[in-house]
Amino acid sequence: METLKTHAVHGGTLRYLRHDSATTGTPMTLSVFTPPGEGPFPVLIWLSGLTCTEDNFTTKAGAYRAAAEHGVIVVASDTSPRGEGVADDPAYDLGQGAGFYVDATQAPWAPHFRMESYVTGELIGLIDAEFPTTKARSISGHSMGGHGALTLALRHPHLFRSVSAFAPIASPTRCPWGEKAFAAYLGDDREAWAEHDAARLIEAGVGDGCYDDILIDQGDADPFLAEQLKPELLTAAAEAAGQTVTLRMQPGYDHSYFFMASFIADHVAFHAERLKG
Ligand SMILES: N[C@@H](CCC(=O)N[C@@H](CSC=O)C(=O)NCC(=O)O)C(=O)O
Repeated sequence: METLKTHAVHGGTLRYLRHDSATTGTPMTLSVFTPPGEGPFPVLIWLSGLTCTEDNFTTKAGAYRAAAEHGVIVVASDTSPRGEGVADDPAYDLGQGAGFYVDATQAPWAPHFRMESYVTGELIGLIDAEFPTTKARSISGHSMGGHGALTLALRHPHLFRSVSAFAPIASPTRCPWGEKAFAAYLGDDREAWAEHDAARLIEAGVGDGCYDDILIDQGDADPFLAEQLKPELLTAAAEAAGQTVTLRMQPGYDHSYFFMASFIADHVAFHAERLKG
C-alpha cells in the first residue's frame, strides 16, 4: 500500500492510502484512522454513499474523537472502482461513485465493479495484514453505503460483530436508485436482486440470530426518505423475522454529513461495545 497523506488527529493517525486491487483490477483508495497506542485494535469499516470517495466521511463525519476514545481503527473505503478504462455513466447514481457494494454480473460493469468481494475479501485482509488489528470488525455506512453495510453484514455474518447504518437504502429492489443500479449491474433477474436487499434478506431469515441489534439513524427531514430510503420496509421485515432493529427517527435532520456528524459517536460506541466483548 502506498501512503498518500498522513495527519495527526485526536492523538491518533489518519492515513490516506492507495493500492492496486486484484479484485477490481484498478487502483483503490481508502483512509485508515489508527487510535493512539500500540494496539491491537478492533476495526470499524465505513461505506459511503452515492457520489462519494473515502474523503467525504474522512473529512466530514467527525468520527475520530470517539474512535480514539474507544480504541477503534476506522477504515473508509471508496465507493467503486475508478479510472479511464473503467465503465461509467453520466448519471450520479450509476457507475463510478455508485458501486452499490455488489459484484456486477453484466456488461460493461462485470470486469471491475466487484465491490462486495473487494470489501469482504481484499480490503479486510489488507487491513489485518498492514495494521495492528484484533481481527474483530464491524461495519457501518450511509445511504447506498448503509445498504452496503446491512447487506454485507447479513450475507457475511462470520466477518462482522455488529452493523449499523445512517439513512440506508433499506430495500433497493423497491426504490428508483436500487432498481436502476441492480438492473444495470445484476441484469433482469429480480431473484438475484433480492439477495442484495437488506429488508428482503431479513425477511428470508438470512443472518438470523447473528446480530443482537441493528442500529439505524434516519433524519425525518431527509429529502430521500419516502422515495428512496423507506426504513419502514426494514422494520416491518425485522418485526416479522424477530430481528431487533433500533430505528431512531431524528427530527429535523437531513441526508447530509451534518446529520452523521451529530450521531456518529453513538455508532462508534455501539460497535465498540460489541467489538470488545
Ligand atoms: N447529487 C445527488 C445526491 C448526491 C448525494 O446526496 N449523495 C449523498 C449520498 S446519497 C446515497 O447514497 C452523499 O453522501 N453525498 C456526499 C456528501 O458529502 O454529502 C443529487 O443532487 O440529488
